[in-house]
Amino acid sequence: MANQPLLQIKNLTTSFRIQDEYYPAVDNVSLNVNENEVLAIVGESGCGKSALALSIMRLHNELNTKLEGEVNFKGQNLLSLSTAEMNKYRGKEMGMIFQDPLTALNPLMRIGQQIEEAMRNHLDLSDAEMKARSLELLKKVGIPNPERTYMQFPHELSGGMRQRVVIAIAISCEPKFLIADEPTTALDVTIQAQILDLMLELQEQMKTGIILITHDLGVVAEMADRVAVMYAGQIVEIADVYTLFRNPLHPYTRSLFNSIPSAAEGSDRLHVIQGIVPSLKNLPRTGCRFSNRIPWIKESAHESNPTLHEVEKDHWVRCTCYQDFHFPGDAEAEKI
Ligand SMILES: Nc1ncnc2c1ncn2[C@@H]1O[C@H](COP(=O)(O)OP(=O)(O)OP(=O)(O)O)[C@@H](O)[C@H]1O
Repeated sequence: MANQPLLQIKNLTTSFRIQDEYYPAVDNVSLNVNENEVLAIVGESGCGKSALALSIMRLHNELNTKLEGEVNFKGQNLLSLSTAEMNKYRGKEMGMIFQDPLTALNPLMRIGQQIEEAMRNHLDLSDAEMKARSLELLKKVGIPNPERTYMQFPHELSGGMRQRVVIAIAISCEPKFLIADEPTTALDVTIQAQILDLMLELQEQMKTGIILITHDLGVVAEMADRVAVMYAGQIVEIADVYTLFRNPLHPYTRSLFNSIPSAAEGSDRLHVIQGIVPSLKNLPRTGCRFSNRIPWIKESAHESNPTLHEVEKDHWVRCTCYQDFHFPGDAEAEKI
């Protein structure tokens, strides 16, 4: 169907069982990802980014996780599929790149075997065809000597090379959709840039829709078309990347921007975000979840049941508190 998003998440809630109760780590999240689009999801550790990614791929332990809502991929709700049906999507139409290439790779298997394993499950190719394709993939992700790497074990490669292999596996069946969860966090800075360039290049060629999870706003600026900011299991702001960088509005988004050295809001002061993301059991479930981290903002600025407001075209912000927000000690703002 024309104009249908590639991935459409509707009211997704992911709850984990702790003792006998379920607590939502992803709370009523709705998002779309289009073909050929990179949607970045940003937020501090513990905001629910990985829980969201794993829910899309149905990779949680289903015994202590409850998934509600819909994850529609090409019109099919993945949450209603059996595990066997879901396995037809995972690795074929949908790929995933994790933060740590070492945990994603099997230490006991040669690289070539690992690439071929994904293809064997999903593609009908002869052994010779699979080998040829593996070598081609290794070349495509910038491995200098594909024949040699094909025979090597993960521990024989550098971190950057291992992540290239993980990317080769993820794209081996030409997925329409990829989730990359902190794909460069474990790598050296120079290697990070190479891996990001590689991902963009492949995305350009394959027109893949990508969800990129990161806490790094530099990575967002380089890679994303749109950005969703997540706090305490909810989307608090979403906009295209230019709009978000030009006009960040939610206090949490502004705090994230203002806590990095190059983006202090018109001043040379850095703001450290007070407090920490509450643990899952202690998440506030009513009112503005960020309010206790900005206690200098008056209570009446917050909505009692914050919803997303479209403040300009396709730019959504949760709660009305953004209208009254200022950083502490910002005398001019306090006078207003
Ligand atoms: N399997 C689980 N059982 C119970 N609680 C969990 C489970 N997985 C995650 N959580 C909790 O859910 C919340 C969200 O975690 P999640 O890993 O999604 O955050 P994140 O934003 O991806 O952080 P990070 O960047 O550190 O991965 C956290 O409070 C975390 O402790």
